[in-house]
Amino acid sequence: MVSEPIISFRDAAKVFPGGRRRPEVRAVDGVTLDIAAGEIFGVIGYSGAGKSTLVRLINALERTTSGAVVVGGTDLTGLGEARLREVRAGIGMIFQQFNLLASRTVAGNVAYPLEVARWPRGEREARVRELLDFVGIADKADTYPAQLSGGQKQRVGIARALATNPRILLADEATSALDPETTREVLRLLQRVNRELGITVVIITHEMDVVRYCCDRVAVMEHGKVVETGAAYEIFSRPQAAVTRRFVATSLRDRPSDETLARLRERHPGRLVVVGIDEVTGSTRAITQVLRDRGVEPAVVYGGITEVANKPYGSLTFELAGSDDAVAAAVAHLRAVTDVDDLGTARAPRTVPSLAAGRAEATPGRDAREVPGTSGERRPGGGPTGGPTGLVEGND
Ligand SMILES: Nc1ncnc2c1ncn2[C@@H]1O[C@H](COP(=O)(O)OP(=O)(O)OP(=O)(O)O)[C@@H](O)[C@H]1O
Repeated sequence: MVSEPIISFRDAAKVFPGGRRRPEVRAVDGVTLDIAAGEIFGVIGYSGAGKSTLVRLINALERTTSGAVVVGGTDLTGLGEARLREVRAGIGMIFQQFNLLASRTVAGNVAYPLEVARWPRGEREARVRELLDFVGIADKADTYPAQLSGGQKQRVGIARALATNPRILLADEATSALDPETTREVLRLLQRVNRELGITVVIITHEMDVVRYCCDRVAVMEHGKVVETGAAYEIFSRPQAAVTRRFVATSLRDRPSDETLARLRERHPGRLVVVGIDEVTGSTRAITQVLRDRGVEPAVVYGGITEVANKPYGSLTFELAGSDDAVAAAVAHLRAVTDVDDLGTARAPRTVPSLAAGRAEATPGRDAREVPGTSGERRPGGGPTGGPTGLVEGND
């Protein structure tokens, strides 16, 4: 942890009581977690995992049924409304559906929390101008929300959430209603909020791309529990829980799905191996050199390398040509430096049970490329190209 936690969950639980027809729900179930001041922290999980409830415990929109939540050194347990209002004043929130006031202009929406906090008119107007400038929609001050795009609406939401200078910004699925390009713009803005204003940002999402793009650390939730926590890069490169593996697979799409593998085997009946690429293994050049030095000729047939937390990460599927002994020796050598999954050949396929959960969810997408052609064929300029960050490297 780089700095003091600004938010601490200590065995925190939130149980919604059952009724005559419905069972009780343990929406948050014994969560212990620290969020450091100044970080962008992601909370990821499938629908119903308890993410929203967890985050609503931070600004006491929900109260714990047991355990504690401590925000900025203040234990929220048993705090009265007046003190809670003070804590809430230091926390801004943005939402998937933006929650703007339709009857107010953009400037009016941003001014609203300042009116509630009784800022004098002059200061209010100056603050609204400053905020609209910061989020890049100063020219829309007199426009009504209905005339704005989704991305612009979320910018207004962010400006409004920042109005009273909070130390924490909670973003509840803030980009889920936006297209990928607009999502990136909004995430870039949240990064500026974090870096330029020093605000701790907590992002709830069900999209691993959001974590990949901008979170420093992440907690993975399932059935009300945090099943895994770590730096974004660690979570991607060494996912432990099955649910985390599924999320990683859907984001990177670098490994062939079962269907893709079946097609690959038709075109590439030889030995297929999936080789992990990360900061340690470095470049594909080093990997291909290891193989060639042992008399094995590799051809990239599938894969993708992208950036996670500004570091290279992904995998490449190679078809290896060479004698059985040479291939076995080369694969053993690679295994010493990176993850290698040996998929066998078309005639003698092997399954990799430890990765089945991840692969089952993986679908070919923009991060992965099937490389056309037969074994040994190369694309002009090297291996597969593209990937969202353009980081895919040549294989020679
Ligand atoms: N006020 C409530 N009363 C009863 N049950 C609730 C209440 N709020 C949430 N729940 C239940 O708690 C569980 C967790 O819900 P929560 O909204 O926190 O999950 P989530 O991970 O944010 O999912 P989503 O992304 O779908 O909102 C769900 O089973 C939900 O039905």
